[in-house]
Amino acid sequence: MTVQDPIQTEQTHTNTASNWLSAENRHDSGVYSKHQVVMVRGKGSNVWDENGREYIDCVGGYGVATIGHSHPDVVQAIRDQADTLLVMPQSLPNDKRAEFLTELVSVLPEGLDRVFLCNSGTEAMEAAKKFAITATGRQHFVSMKRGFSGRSLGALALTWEPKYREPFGDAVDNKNVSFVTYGNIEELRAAITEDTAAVILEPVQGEGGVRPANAEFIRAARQITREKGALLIMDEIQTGFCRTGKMFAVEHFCAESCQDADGIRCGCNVAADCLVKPDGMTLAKAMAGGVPIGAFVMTGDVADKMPKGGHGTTFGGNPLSMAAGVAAIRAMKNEGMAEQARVKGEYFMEKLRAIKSSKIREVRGLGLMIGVELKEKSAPYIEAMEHQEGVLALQATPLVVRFLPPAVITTEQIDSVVAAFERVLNSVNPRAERVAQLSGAQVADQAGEKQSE
Ligand SMILES: Cc1ncc(COP(=O)(O)O)c(C=O)c1O
Repeated sequence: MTVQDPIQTEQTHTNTASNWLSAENRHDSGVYSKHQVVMVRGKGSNVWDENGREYIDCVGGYGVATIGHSHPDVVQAIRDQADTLLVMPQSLPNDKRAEFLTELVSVLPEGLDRVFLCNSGTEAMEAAKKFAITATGRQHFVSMKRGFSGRSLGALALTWEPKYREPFGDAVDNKNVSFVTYGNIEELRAAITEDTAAVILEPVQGEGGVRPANAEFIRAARQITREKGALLIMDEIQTGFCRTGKMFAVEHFCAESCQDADGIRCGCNVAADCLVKPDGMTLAKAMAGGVPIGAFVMTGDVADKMPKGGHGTTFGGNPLSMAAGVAAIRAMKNEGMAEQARVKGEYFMEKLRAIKSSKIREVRGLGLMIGVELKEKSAPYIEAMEHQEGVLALQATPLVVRFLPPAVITTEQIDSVVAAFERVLNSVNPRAERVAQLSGAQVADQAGEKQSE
């Protein structure tokens, strides 16, 4: 069967829809629960499916599309770079890479001026582990309950959710990992030993249900790691690059005295005095405006202990990602994306809190990283928002609806999203709909299944 390109054909909307979908489903590895749509285009905060239906995108590529889909500067930079040079490994210096590194370091907290470039968040975590081991000569890590660090075997060992680890048995070697309750300073203190290479934590837990840390916990983590000779590594893969209303979320927990006059980033010039400044940060997602990229950024002390050839990657630092990254970071700065995320995030959460529904347990978040915890499973409401309202949102734990819209989302779009969410909360009754779809015998089976849960 020939799969036609719907953009090229006249009869786009009806004839080819199932072709694309069935081709993807037929050949996919099967690890994803696929939505029943085919997305073909994006601009700013909107995406469109092959039938021309418009969606407000609060999935945002799992938090990648912070500066909006197909930002014109990023598109232009990619075009120009594609014409010039696509591939250049890191053993051969490259002008775009140098430009990107300079741009990146200009927005990082002081002292984090050494960068290992790679292609994803998971790779950044793998690099963080290896650099922490060589920097300290230790192999024990402290990670957080409900924390998420990625899915390769090394990163998975730091990821808490058992269902991600269990299918792989002892191949996920986390005998050197202690998980502590996020926010519990005493547990943290007890877990960090003379063998601890690093404490890894997200300033706002994303996959774990959108849970912002409190400043005391982050400051205690900094203080205890310093006392015990361990590193503090912030996982800013989801929170970084303006998502939470600052360039990096860790800056929220910095003392007033450590901030620049504009409050945008940690401007502390005396490394030892900063209350939260980490020894390293893992970065990815939004850093290059939509193309694959990852980085572990660190101090010189950490970088210098890694032997030559101790780590590496073919595509890391490739000129295409570098060009996109330069354009993306400049757009973040020039268009005040952090401030946009802060202001719009507050507006969004205020509107969500005004929804009258007994199904909502809590609205929480930081900037445009927002979670609404329901008293029941969130999936039916997320599905209904997509199908009935043209709004894309994602799950974070079974109970939480997560919104990660681009920072360029408008207040009108936020109003539309909140109104859509309120409508589905009021109209969708997952249990009644499930029961209605079942035959009498199935209902009896389901009732049995329910009781045994
Ligand atoms: C906090 C955090 N760490 C690590 C990862 C893994 O990143 P990637 O999916 O780019 O490999 C993610 C992805 O969602 C994340 O949110």
